[in-house]
Amino acid sequence: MAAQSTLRSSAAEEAIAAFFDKYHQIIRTKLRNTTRTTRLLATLALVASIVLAGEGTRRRWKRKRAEREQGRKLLRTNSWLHNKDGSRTIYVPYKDGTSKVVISSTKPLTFEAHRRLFLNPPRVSGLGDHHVPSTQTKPGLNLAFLHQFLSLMSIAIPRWTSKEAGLLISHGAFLMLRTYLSLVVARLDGEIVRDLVAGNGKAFLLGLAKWCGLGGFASYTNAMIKFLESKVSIAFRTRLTRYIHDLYLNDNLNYYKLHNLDGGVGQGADQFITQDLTQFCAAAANLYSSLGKPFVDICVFNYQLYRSLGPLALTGLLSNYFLTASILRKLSPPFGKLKAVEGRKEGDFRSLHARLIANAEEVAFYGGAEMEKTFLNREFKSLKNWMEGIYMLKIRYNILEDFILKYSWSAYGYLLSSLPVFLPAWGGLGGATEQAGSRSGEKHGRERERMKDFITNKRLMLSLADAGGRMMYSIKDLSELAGYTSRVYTLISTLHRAHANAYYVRGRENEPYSLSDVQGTIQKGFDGVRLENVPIVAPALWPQGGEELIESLDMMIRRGDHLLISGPNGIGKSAIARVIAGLWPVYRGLVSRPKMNGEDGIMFLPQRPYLSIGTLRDQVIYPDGEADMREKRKSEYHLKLALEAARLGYLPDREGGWDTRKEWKDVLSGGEKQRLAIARLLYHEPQYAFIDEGTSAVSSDVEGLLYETCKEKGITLITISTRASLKKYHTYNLVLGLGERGDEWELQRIGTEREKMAVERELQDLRERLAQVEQWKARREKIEAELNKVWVAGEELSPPAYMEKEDQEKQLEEKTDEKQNKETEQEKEEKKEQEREQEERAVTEEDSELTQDEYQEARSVMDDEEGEMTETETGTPTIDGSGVVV
Ligand SMILES: Nc1ncnc2c1ncn2[C@@H]1O[C@H](COP(=O)(O)OP(=O)(O)OP(=O)(O)O)[C@@H](O)[C@H]1O
Repeated sequence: MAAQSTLRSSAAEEAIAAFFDKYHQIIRTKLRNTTRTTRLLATLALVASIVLAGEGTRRRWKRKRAEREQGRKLLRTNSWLHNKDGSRTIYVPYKDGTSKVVISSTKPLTFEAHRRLFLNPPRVSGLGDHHVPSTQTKPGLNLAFLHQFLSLMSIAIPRWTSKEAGLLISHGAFLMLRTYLSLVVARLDGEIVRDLVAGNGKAFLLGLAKWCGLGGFASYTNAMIKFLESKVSIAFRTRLTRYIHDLYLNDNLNYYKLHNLDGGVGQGADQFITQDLTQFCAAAANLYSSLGKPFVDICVFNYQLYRSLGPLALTGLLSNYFLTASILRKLSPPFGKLKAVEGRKEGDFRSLHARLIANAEEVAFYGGAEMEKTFLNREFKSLKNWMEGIYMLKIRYNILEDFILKYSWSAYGYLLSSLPVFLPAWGGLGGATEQAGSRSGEKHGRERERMKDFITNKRLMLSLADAGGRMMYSIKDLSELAGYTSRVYTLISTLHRAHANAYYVRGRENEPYSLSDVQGTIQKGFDGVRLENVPIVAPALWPQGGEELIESLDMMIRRGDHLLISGPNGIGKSAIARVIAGLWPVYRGLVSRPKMNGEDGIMFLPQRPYLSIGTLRDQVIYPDGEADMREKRKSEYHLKLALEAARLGYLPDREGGWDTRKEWKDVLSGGEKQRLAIARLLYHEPQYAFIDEGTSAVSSDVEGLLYETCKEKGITLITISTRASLKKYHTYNLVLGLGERGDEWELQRIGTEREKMAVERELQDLRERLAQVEQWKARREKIEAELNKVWVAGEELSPPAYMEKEDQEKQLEEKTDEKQNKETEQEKEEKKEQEREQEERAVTEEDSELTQDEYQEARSVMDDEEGEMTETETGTPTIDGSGVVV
């Protein structure tokens, strides 16, 4: 009986009651001993605090109302406010008002502080020195996992005063409350059974009422635990996602470098940022309840069992835990590694689908569905095989786990519960009761006691087994978490490495032109574009060395000098733009360029026109947003002007206004996309612009207009193109691919003496060919005249009689027409002759000053004429149309 009552009253409850009583007494005695003045002062203080609190609340409410009003106004016009510290304030609609949200970006100092954790992990963690774990690193329950997990947690919970810490503490409090409630429920359960057995109806009904009340509270606690767990998970995810985005998308172009230069995260960061991060956060938030709660349960229930079953049982219980844990750990498959590989395979499969969506039109033109299906099926098969392998491993593990946790533990529980019966000296309070019972010799009473004790102990054992089971199951969860942790840690480490350019590895030789061999300098803030002894190198993925395209390049473009970069395909024209834009490293030498990108700086129009998601307005102002546009005091009128200048003025009407949202890359034609890019350029009006094959799909008449407009706007153009016709819009020409090996280059000034001579030589050649064309023309007329006659046996045939009549009528008509037209035609002929003579005179006079433009035109006229003549001149003369062949 004593043992049962001991079990029923929990130690925690007693402690709480004692605590409450003690402080209740202290307060009562203190109040009784106070003087009148003290009481008066206390009352005054209370009144003052109430008044002050009320005033504070009123002010807060007023401020909130003003904020809401401001928010409403800003929401209508511009809801973006940039604060001094770089954070952004946005007002989002909330119920019937607005809610102010401040989004602060991660400070550079925070990145620097974290770099140590991600790039210099402690040696003991086994992650190596200056080494980012590759995707192949085996994740498992080891010190490396501990280091990685704690590093990520330092981002997810930045301060103990942060929201995440608050959520974790509340979550913990609710978990404790649930353990306490389990004990109260156990006690109440016992009381109800006791009252039922004793036939005490009133107490039984009261017990049931208590049971229902407690049930309601316990359900609320359980719901709160789940809610808080989800809140913790989403809070972790928000922190980590923002951190990763700040590191991924910044001026250092890490989003480009990660895939094109570093390669540390394999095919793409998307899978890491979306899926792996979500799973990591869910697993980390769940770990707290799946590991923390059973741990507390085990401690409390073990204590209870120790009291009722004695020290031997406790030793048995503890050794059972360690034994089970070590067996399961030894025999469990490497879930962490399996999960990490599964994540990678999922990512590969997903990226193939994303690729197909992005290139649907191209694939459809080629009819490449079958091929794409083969790729997709192959990738899916690999993923499926891997997952099937995991499921097979899980079967064996689940059998083992179930047998150990459910059946062997129950058997062990029976064994431990029998301790007070068979070994009363070792059986704790139960054993003591047993001994007392055997001394008194009351057999029936002892059996009843044994049954009651057994039932109570069994109940505790069950709870304990449940808690222990959950602990053991969480070993599996833990190793899966190790997999996700390793992937997220790899991503952040790689981002830190790219961000800090931390490619130098001590004790390792630098491969020439690898990322650890970058010795060049970029000077930003130069009014022009200058390259001094800069090798153009196509980089390879770290740690390999890149391939040299141009040994050393020197050039300088000042404001107003327009440069055309020409040369054969694949020689490195776009590569120059990549080096200047900072996408590719400057391995040696000096690159000087304007500081800003866009307005008042330099702008790059890439070879493949890019269209963002969003409205038509967003397409013209990209990379600005609407808020930036308003900030720059620009309106749709300016956008319309830009579009009109790019010969796209019809777009807003055709597409249904500036706010139309479409998949623009599919809606616009190739030439329209390029013209839209030019409209963007005209909208931003930078000082310098790199146009990489930006007008290759635009008709040549519009192309000229676009170039002239850009120049009129004061934009210094650096054009990358294979079209020689663009020469006339530029001052310099950088010709690549010269020399025998094609690795030489020359910077020529367009319109110099040398170039003039070359043009004159070609012009002379053309003149000679023009003379030939005149001869051919005369000959062609002769042939045609001959062919209009039909010859039989050497004599010309007279036409038949009916034709003669017709001919006579026709001749009569023609004669009258001729008479009328003769005079006007003669006049025209004379006029034409005069004009021709004038032109020829002008050509001879201006020969030496002939521009590239005229030269091109003359050349194309020649080519046309020549084409026509060659057709007629070669082979037997054939008159098309009439079908008469001689
Ligand atoms: N991201 C990259 N990583 C490594 N090498 C690259 C990369 N992009 C291009 N290259 C290589 O660099 C070389 C030069 O490429 P680039 O794009 O500069 O050629 P280009 O002269 O502009 O040719 P085109 O006239 O066809 O546009 C090519 O051989 C190409 O294969």
